Amino acid sequence: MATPPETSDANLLEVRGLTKIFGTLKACDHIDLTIGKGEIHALLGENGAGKSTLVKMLFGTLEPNAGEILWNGQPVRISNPHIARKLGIGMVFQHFSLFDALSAAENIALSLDDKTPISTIAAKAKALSYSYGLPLDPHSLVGDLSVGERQRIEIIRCLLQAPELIILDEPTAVLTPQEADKLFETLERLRAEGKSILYISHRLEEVKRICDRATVLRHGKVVDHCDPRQETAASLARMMVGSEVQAVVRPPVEDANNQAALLEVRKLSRAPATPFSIPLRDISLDVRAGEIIGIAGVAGNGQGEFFEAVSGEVQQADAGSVRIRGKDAGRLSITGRRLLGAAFVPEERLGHGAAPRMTLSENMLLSRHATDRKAFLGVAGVVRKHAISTASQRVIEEMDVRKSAPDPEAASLSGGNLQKFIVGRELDRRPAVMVINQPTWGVDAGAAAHIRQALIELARSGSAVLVISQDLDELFEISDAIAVMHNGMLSRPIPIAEATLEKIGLLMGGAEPGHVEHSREPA
Ligand SMILES: Nc1ncnc2c1ncn2[C@@H]1O[C@H](COP(=O)(O)OP(=O)(O)OP(=O)(O)O)[C@@H](O)[C@H]1O
Repeated sequence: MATPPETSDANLLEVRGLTKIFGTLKACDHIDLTIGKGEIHALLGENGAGKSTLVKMLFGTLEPNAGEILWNGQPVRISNPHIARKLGIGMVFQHFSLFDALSAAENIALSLDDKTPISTIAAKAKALSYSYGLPLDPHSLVGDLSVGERQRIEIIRCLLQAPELIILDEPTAVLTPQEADKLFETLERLRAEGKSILYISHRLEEVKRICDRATVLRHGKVVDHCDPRQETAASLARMMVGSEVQAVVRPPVEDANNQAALLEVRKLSRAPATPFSIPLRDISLDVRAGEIIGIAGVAGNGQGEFFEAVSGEVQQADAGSVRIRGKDAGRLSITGRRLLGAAFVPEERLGHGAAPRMTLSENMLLSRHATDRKAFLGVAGVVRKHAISTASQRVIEEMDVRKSAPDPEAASLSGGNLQKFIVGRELDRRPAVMVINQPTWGVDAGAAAHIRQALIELARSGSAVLVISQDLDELFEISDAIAVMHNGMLSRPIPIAEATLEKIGLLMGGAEPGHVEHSREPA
């Protein structure tokens, strides 16, 4: 049953009737919310429920259409992030705003308002990062860091400004279990220091673990409040989605040993492109028709480099190091590999997965113009708008993408909805080979189940599916075998019936692959 929000002097922040309208869509519809001092408050809701819109209004990057915000009991107008920071509100965004070509310290310096020398900022950032258990080398170049490490910079940047309220949007989506544990320790320490935290997450177990209260949004409205510790992950999911979330079903692979390997990786090695990147060391792997192979690993062990090499973002000298449907593909570009029947979904959805300022239809054309040339381009290359918008609409319906206009810009979609669109756009081609990095990053429980089920169905219809994920629960749920990447090496895949968390954990920690029995040889 819903507990009404409390109003007391202990409230740091109080929000009354906050409303934000985009076109005809009420993204936030008369939201009431209170956050106490020293409280970790969860903001829950399915993709597109209005969570990011609400916190953007609290951080001054969006102006509300109606409603008021009280800070320490006083009405305030937060018209830009500078004012938010001065009040004591810090934010760690879901999409990072870091410059690749600059160091961690230089990125931090850019957001600070004073003229502190960079060496002082670097020293402060380093000291703070170690004291909060989130070690960071301030001189490392952002472009060379894993997503998890980049997030650490965002968190340290926020903490350096000594905020009273810290807003975290999906902070653990890209972290390993160990990194997430570290973050939880940091948050608990901040709470003990009397700081307040507004915590957005789709991972309900962690919400139960660290949050004191939760407010649940659906279609822009507050639909429930609860103490997450008194709930189960299933009951929280039900509050968010409004119905039961379907369990994922993984039927057995038929005649597994006689299926053709549609994706073959042969002795793939790659020198590190920069002093910070991970070399790939003699990786061999087969993914057969009908199956899903999962790749587990602690972030930054070469998964990104492996994805680049397999997808053609980076080409190899040895054409036979990557073979797609029996054809040498190592020297082909992404488009060349797509034309062989492969599809690739990268980890970073804005920029890599989709062009932010283009509409969904334009993004559809951009990524599929070569593979769907006949359907999308008429004679003399004239764009067939109707065919493209039909395909785009099909994906939107199939993946239940929620949006505020018929064909909006990619950047206007909520994070999870954009992920649903990108995955759906590739699934819609029915590719023979699908390689996907972090398939459900930022996606709500219901949509994650939908994506996982769709990947299983794609595999069982005869495709080879390779999933790189930091979510071990996800890998155990969908994979037929799991291989582990450590320090640029890939273990042999362990069939799921023999895989245990302990075995996978040992390999993730660097145990000799030979010590794990029953693993599968490439053909
Ligand atoms: N700048 C914008 N222009 C138009 N529509 C927008 C804009 N920003 C958000 N929206 C729409 O507002 C709705 C709420 O989006 P919001 O990002 O707040 O959702 P969310 O709950 O944070 O979702 P997620 O869990 O996927 O991050 C969505 O339908 C989204 O498409």
